[in-house]
Amino acid sequence: MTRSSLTTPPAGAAVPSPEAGGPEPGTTLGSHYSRCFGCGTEHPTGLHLAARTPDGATVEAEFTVGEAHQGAPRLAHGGVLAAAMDEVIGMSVYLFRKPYVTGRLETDYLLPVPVGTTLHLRAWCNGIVGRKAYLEAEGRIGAPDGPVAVRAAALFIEVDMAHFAEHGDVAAIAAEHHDYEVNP
Ligand SMILES: CCCCC/C=C\C/C=C\C/C=C\C/C=C\CCCC(=O)SCCNC(=O)CCNC(=O)[C@H](O)C(C)(C)COP(=O)(O)OP(=O)(O)OC[C@H]1O[C@@H](n2cnc3c(N)ncnc32)[C@H](O)[C@@H]1OP(=O)(O)O
Repeated sequence: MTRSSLTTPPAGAAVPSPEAGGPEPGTTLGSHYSRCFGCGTEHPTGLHLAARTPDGATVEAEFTVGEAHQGAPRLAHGGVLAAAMDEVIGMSVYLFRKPYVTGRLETDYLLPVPVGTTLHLRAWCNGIVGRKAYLEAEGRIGAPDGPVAVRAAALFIEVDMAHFAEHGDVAAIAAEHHDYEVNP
């Protein structure tokens, strides 16, 4: 992965172990918002990622490139592939049970990805320092051990729920996140 210093964990950054009380290995991770472009089941042309954690620390998901995801004819749009990376990375940091947002996302495109391809996505954390989480993901063509088409490195920043309430739609959050107190 070609990456900048901004997405490289500083020396000594701790790689967190799976949270006590976090998802058990093998757990399917639900969508965080039904209309999310990445994981929302009600989004008509979204990526519809349905992720799981095989070990409580990393996340896996599949994304089948559709008609709605083209850039060049019959090839996936690079921004859509970046969105898939963003989503699976976001799910992997959510294993730590705190809200995070993308601060920076760096992407390497190694192979073209034709419409109809299933990309096998995997994301993991390389370290957390304060509010900063350093994460990585890859997308492989056709199989979990297929050729790598996309790699990404990201810096996610921890926020509080007020971030979403202040800048987004409080009612939509409350409707789908009964476990969060939006205005404590
Ligand atoms: C709809 C319902 C949602 C409910 C969600 C609820 C819970 C979450 C649940 C589930 C989530 C599960 C899955 C999610 C899956 C996918 C999610 C996709 C994620 C996204 O798609 S999310 C959208 C795009 N994302 C944004 O919309 C962010 C816009 N942005 C901001 O909101 C601010 O910008 C913020 C908050 C990032 C920082 O602002 P701030 O004021 O809090 O903090 P500050 O600026 O001090 O930064 C603190 C330290 O981070 C460093 N830092 C910051 N940004 C940096 C950068 N770009 N490069 C390098 N370093 C950076 C600083 O340099 C400083 O470093 P230092 O501490 O060393 O000085």
